Amino acid sequence: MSVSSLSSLESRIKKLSESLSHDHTPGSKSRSLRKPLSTFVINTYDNNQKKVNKRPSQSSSHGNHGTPKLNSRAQRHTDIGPSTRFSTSASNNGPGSISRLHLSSSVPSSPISQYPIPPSLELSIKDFEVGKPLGRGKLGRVYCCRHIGSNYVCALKVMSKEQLTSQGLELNLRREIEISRNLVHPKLCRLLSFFHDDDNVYLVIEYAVGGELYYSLKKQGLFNNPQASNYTFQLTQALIYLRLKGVVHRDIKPENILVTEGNNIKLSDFGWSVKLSSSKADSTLNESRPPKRLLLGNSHKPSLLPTSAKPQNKRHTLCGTLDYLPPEMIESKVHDAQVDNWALGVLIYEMLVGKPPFEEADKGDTYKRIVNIDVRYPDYLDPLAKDLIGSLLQKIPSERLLLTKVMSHPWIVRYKPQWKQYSLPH
Ligand SMILES: Nc1ncnc2c1ncn2[C@@H]1O[C@H](COP(=O)(O)OP(=O)(O)OP(=O)(O)O)[C@@H](O)[C@H]1O
Repeated sequence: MSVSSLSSLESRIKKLSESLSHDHTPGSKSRSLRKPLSTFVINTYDNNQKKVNKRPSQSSSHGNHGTPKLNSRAQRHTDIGPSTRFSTSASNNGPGSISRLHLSSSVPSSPISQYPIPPSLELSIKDFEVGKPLGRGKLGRVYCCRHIGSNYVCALKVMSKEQLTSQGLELNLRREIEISRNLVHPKLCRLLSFFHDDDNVYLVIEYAVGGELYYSLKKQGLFNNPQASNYTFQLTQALIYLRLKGVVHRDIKPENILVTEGNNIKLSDFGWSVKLSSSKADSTLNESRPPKRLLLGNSHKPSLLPTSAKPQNKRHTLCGTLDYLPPEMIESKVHDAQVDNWALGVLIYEMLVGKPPFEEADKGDTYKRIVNIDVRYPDYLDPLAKDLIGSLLQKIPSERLLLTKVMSHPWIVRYKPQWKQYSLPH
C-alpha cells in the first residue's frame, strides 16, 4: 500500500475511531503509576494520594506475588544434554522444582517464520523446558524457555488463575489474547500460543533477547537522535500496522517495547489494547468479522474467561500509563486511536530527555501539565525533534500528526543514515 493511500486510510480510521467511547473493562487494582489501570478512573482527581515510585524495579515492584505455582503434574527436573542451547545452574529457584536454566544472551530465538510450536491447546507445560526468569509482571513471571519438541526458544508468561480472578483481570487477558493472536508483524512481539492447567494460564511469546527498551534507556540515561529516531521509526511501523488492523494499543511506553537482536524493537503487552468496532471499521481493514470466541481450554475443560470481550464502540476508560495519558483521557472525554499518537510524542521526548515531558512529584500536577500541554524542551533538543514532538502532543486528537507523516518527518530523515552507527549493544 502506498504512503498516500496509507495516509488517507489513516485519516478515515481516525474519523471512524472517533466513535470509540465507553470501555467497561473490569478494574485492575494494583498497577503502579507507570502501569495502566482503571484505578486512574477513581483517582484521577485525587491529588492527595502519595505518589508511588513511577519506575518500579523489574523484580519487586509489581505486587507482592511470588512465583506462580506450576501444576504439580508439570514439575520435573530437566535433563539437559550438551547439545542443547541451555546450560544448567546449581540454583533451583525457578518455578516449582524445575531446574533453573540460563540462556546465553547471544543465542537468538528462532525466526518467527520457522516457529514450530503448535497453535494452542494441545500444549502443556511439560512441552517446555523452563529457563531463567526474564521478569515479573502484575500477574506472574515471564521465563525464557525452550519448546522441547522443536528446540524453539521463546518467552513463557505464567499467570496465576487465582490472581487473574482476584484482580478481575480475566477480561483483560481474554482481550489481550484475542487481539494479539491475530497480529503478525516484525515490530510486534508475537503471541505464539497459549494454554492453561489447573493453576495457571500460559502465554507463549516471541522471545526478545534485549529486554525492555526502558532498561536500555535507564542504563544510557537518554538516547541520541539517531537511536531515538530509529526506535521511533520502528514503533511507528508497528502502530501503522495496528491502525490498519483497527487496533489501538493504549499503553505505549518504553516498558512495553522489547529489544531484539540487531537493535530491532517489538511492541508488546496488548493488555489494554482495543479493537475498533467491526461494524464501524473500514472494509479495507479486513476486520469486519467479530472476533472468534476465545477458548482457553480443551473441550472437556471449562473455558477460563468470560465470553463478552467484544469490541466496544465507545470508550471512556482511563487507561494507559500516567505519564503517557493524553488530555482527553484525563478529562474523561471520548478517546480514539489518536491516544497512541500522543503516547508516541511522549515516548520520543522521554527517549531524548531521559524522563517523560509532564513528570511531576504530584500526579495532580502531572495531570495539569498534560491538559495544559505544558511541555518544556531542554535547549539541547534538536529543533526537528521538538517539531515532531510538538506535532504529536496536540490537545485536539485529530490535529496530531498522522503516523505516515511521522515516518517521513525531517527528524527521521535527517538521522536515518546514522542508525547503524548508533546501534545499542545487546
Ligand atoms: N517476550 C519477552 N521476551 C523477553 N523478555 C520479556 C518478554 N516478555 C516479557 N519479558 C520480560 O518480563 C517482564 C514482565 O513481563 P510482563 O509482560 O509480565 O510484565 P508487564 O509488562 O509489567 O506486564 P503487566 O503490565 O501485564 O503486568 C518484562 O518487564 C520483560 O522484562
